[in-house]
Amino acid sequence: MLKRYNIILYSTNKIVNSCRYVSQSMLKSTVNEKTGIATVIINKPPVNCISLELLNKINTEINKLQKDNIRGMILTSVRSLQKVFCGGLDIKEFYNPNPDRLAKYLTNLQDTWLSLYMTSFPTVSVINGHSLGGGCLIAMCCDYRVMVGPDYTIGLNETKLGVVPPKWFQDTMAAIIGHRKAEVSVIAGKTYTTDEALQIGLVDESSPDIDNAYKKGIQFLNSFEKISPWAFKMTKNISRQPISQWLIDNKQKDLEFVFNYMQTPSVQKHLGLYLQSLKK
Ligand SMILES: CCCCCC/C=C\CC(=O)SCCNC(=O)CCNC(=O)[C@H](O)C(C)(C)COP(=O)(O)OP(=O)(O)OC[C@H]1O[C@@H](n2cnc3c(N)ncnc32)[C@H](O)[C@@H]1OP(=O)(O)O
Repeated sequence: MLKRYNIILYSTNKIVNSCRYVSQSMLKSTVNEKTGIATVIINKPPVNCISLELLNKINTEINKLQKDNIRGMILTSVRSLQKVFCGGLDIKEFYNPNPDRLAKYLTNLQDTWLSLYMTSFPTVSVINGHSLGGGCLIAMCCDYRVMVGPDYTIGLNETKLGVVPPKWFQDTMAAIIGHRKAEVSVIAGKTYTTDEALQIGLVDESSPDIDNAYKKGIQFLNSFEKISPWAFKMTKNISRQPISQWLIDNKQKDLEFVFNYMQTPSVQKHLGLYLQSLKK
């Protein structure tokens, strides 16, 4: 019988005393051989925003862990960033884009979402800082979220940039907090503090510090010790398949919609102003 492991997507640098260690720039991945738990740490200063290169690394690593039959995964962000889990998709990928690179970026984003959303092993995001736009999306892909607080924010804020969160972004949130709350949230580009996110169920637990948040993540993964990996995988698949199948069936249409609107003058103007406001 295959050994099964879990993943926590987490950002830190002193977590595991372990076995396999993959350190690529931008992404560190460690698998604790004793427990079979992987810790994946995003490490792209200053704010872990997701460029095409980082996107590729995340997708490659998840697919590798999938083949390794890990027991679970924690996804997090490097501690030295201190207050950011993930600043979202790299807006520079969308502003005055090279069309070939933009198409590649959008395709890779679809593929990475599918990989992370549909892992056959349990996943936890330890959200140790702000988590906005695409940062919120990757946290929401995990099976469980522990957010450090109280001063961080999380949410799908795309409309504030003048862009549209695709159906699968919105569906991912609706599956967690319900359709009505998700609709209100994405239309307004709303962001939530840790306490607010806990209250609406966008995160499952909060923690005043990272170590404690990580422990909670491990506890969640350990709760699957007596669950058959096959039963876990099949049940999760049934639960998430309707949302993922929509993207599989509509990949090209979804890509063309974003690819076209992203390059219109009015959207470009909005993005330019937003980037400018960040610099101030
Ligand atoms: C099929 C695909 C469909 C795509 C449709 C969806 C499109 C987009 C989804 C998104 O994810 S859009 C991005 C959403 N994220 C944000 O709005 C976060 C913006 N950033 C912040 O609010 C803050 O930076 C922060 C994360 C709270 C951190 O604040 P801090 O004070 O620590 O850092 P700053 O000084 O603000 O930033 C440092 C440096 O980083 C640049 N930067 C920040 N975020 C981004 C980003 N998302 N993309 C690119 N660059 C970013 C910021 O401009 C600063 O740059 P410099 O001034 O140092 O050059």
